[in-house]
Amino acid sequence: MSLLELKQQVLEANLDLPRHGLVTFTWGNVSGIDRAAGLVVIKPSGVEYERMQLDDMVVLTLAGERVEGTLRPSSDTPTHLALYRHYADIGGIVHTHSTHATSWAQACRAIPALGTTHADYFHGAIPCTRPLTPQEVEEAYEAKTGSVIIETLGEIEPLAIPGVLVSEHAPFAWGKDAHAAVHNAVVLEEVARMALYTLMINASQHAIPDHLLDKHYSRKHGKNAYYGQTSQPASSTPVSTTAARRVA
Ligand SMILES: O=C(CO)[C@@H](O)[C@H](O)COP(=O)(O)O
Repeated sequence: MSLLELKQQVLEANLDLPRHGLVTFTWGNVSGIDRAAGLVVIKPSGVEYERMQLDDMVVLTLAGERVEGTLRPSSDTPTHLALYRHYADIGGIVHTHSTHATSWAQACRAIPALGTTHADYFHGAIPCTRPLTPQEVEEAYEAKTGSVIIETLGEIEPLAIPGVLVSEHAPFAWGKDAHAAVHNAVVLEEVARMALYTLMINASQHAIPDHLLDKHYSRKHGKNAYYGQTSQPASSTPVSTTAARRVA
């Protein structure tokens, strides 16, 4: 993909945020990365989506040096860069303040896998980070937000749990590219809403058993994933729940 194509993809992904009802005003941002070129494209800070143009996209190195663009990059850029530097499989990142996922983040509660909708995309609970210390907030809030996400996820396969709740703040989601990251952000908000309603109906509802979690996750993401395939897979290889469970 050329840099121009990446800028177009990131612009479109940012414009999808209001289309999917994930943002109020400018409360969100999407970035993408060209790993071969070592370049990250991210939306400009504080620009209304309806005014956003291709030339507004800001191009940076993984170290955060500006390569292209005159506007200030998103205020959450250091968080995006920290995740790209640590996880080689992440190709796109989304941050929003979508209502239900943000409510779980403000309550500092992980979202349990209460059903198969969740299991189709997240191979376990969606974790919530610990609160940042006053010193972390003071010194380098956005960069430390990246560090605490990495601390929470550890060395799991990040695309197996493509999202996290930053406590006292809001969600981040990611994927193999910017569009996949937006898709996962939409699902994160949807399962956050479903989980809230589920626990309002039955406060003692528990997470689904591992065999159901593995079955549903593997149908979409296992070695022989079924969805979108032209022929019946020979067999679906269950994906171990061990790593995914560790972040709960
Ligand atoms: O988390 C926040 C503010 O708390 C940010 O997500 C802003 O709401 C969006 O900032 P920009 O990307 O426009 O700088």
